[in-house]
Amino acid sequence: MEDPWQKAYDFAVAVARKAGAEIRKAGESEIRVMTKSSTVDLVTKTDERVEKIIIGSLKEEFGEGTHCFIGEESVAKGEPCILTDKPTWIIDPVDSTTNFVHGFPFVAVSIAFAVNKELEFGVVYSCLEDKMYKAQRGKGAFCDDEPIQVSDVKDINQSIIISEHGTDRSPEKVTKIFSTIQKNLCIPVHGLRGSGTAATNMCLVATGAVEALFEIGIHCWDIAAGAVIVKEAGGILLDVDGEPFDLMSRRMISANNETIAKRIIKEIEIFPVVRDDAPIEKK
Ligand SMILES: O=P([O-])([O-])O[C@@H]1[C@@H](O)[C@H](O)[C@@H](O)[C@H](O)[C@@H]1O
Ligand SMILES: [Mg+2]
Repeated sequence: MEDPWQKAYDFAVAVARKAGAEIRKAGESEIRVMTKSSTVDLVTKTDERVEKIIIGSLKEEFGEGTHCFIGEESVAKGEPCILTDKPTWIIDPVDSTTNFVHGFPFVAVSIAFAVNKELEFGVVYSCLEDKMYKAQRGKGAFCDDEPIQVSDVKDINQSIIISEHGTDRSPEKVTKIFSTIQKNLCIPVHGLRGSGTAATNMCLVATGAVEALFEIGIHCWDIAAGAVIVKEAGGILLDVDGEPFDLMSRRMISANNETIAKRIIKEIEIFPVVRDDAPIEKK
């Protein structure tokens, strides 16, 4: 049977490529940096422009009324961040903006699509490396059209794991983040890494370059596309307390298997974050 979302998927891949070209071009000129939730939560005109290009193209192709959109910069400007049963696009135009601003060579366009709250496909275009990661539910995961697979390591002592530091620099949270990192490092694991972008980090789990990634404080647009790619590459997603993964909770561990995930979870010091779909007055 033909996939009802095939056309949307192919279109998403093309739009991600076009958006990535815009980001590469914008990186050649001077970048004016603005801030959002904190002085280290950066945004640029490129984030806003690229999001407009992506959402504009999708609206033109699929109609405004039937499809919904959750985009990082639209939400920052007050648009709702609620996942309903309607076909919904979840977009991070520039992940990570910090890397983009500093010329650190990992910047991704992340586009996911959900229907009935289930993720149907995800596209992550790592535009400075020119790598296209993509996956449709039930059809495997690919990088530049080559199938990708998570690693088969089951022994945590043989693993590399990723954790990022987020953009909340309150001392209590930073203390918990570093305590978690220290405890995981001392398991011991072979190493800790991080590309600075959650979307790309998830693709590194999917290719087997690392065994796991965890972060508290990420947003749905950072991880929605990567979630499909990790799952389709044979990996798993969980909440950081071992409960089922919840896209809107801002807490996520993705790993090659449950043994690795559960071992890391034992060391995670959880701190509270406000859900992506919380009412605006709570944010
Ligand atoms: O804001 P942005 O640069 O698109 O996305 C970033 C993520 O990819 C990164 O993993 C996380 O640590 C940051 O807090 C931020 O959410
Ligand atoms: Mg992001």
